[in-house]
Amino acid sequence: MSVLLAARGVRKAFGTTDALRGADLEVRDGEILAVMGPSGSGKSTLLHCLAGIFPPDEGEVWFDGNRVDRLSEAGRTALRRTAFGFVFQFGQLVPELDALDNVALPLLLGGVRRGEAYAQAANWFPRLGLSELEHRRTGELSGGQAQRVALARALAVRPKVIFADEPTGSLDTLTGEQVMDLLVDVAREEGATVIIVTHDARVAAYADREVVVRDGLVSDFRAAAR
Ligand SMILES: Nc1ncnc2c1ncn2[C@@H]1O[C@H](COP(=O)(O)OP(=O)(O)OP(=O)(O)O)[C@@H](O)[C@H]1O
Repeated sequence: MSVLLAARGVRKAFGTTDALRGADLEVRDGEILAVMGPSGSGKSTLLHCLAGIFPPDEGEVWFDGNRVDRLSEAGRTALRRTAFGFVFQFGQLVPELDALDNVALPLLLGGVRRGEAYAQAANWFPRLGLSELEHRRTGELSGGQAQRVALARALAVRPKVIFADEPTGSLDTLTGEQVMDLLVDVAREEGATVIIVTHDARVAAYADREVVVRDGLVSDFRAAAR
């Protein structure tokens, strides 16, 4: 498998805090990768640099043969809208909108026509076990349902990479497993690459490979148990 995404010597400081101190990472196309490590070690910062949410202070970020760190802010935004999907711990759905609106939103932002965006968004509902919930306000969904809507929203643009930061962190064990099963199954069907930041070894066990971030460095590579 070819390398799809890479960080090379990435440094990032917030004030006097060195969050990343020369992090190196390669992620292969289609791989499901877990990023583990202690609290404050730089996992989320690494994810944000890889996803072009902010540029590193130093070092290179590569996606699909191109330098992400050299893109303008507008270029990074366009990349995130077209090639990347995001799932966060608390779903971060728009509460004023219903579930279907939330899933259609990234498509609309990407310039897909309204009718087409809603048709594509609706296709995800049965696939993620969300039939009948299209018009539910997101505040009226259970935690697991909301996280599956967040997953549908991340998948809607058919991203090359899904970035998931503690995707089960707000869920109980069983619900978390259901969300992880869906995330991994659909990502494999879609051929998407997945990067999951997690503290939870049970979540990391879904990945093909684990890396550990310590003190701002990707310090340990281990093959996952399965
Ligand atoms: N926006 C920010 N402003 C200031 N400091 C920050 C910011 N983001 C991260 N940091 C600091 O950078 C370091 C790395 O943070 P980061 O969130 O990447 O760690 P993490 O490994 O994801 O932690 P956790 O597991 O607790 O979420 C920490 O010391 C953190 O306090």
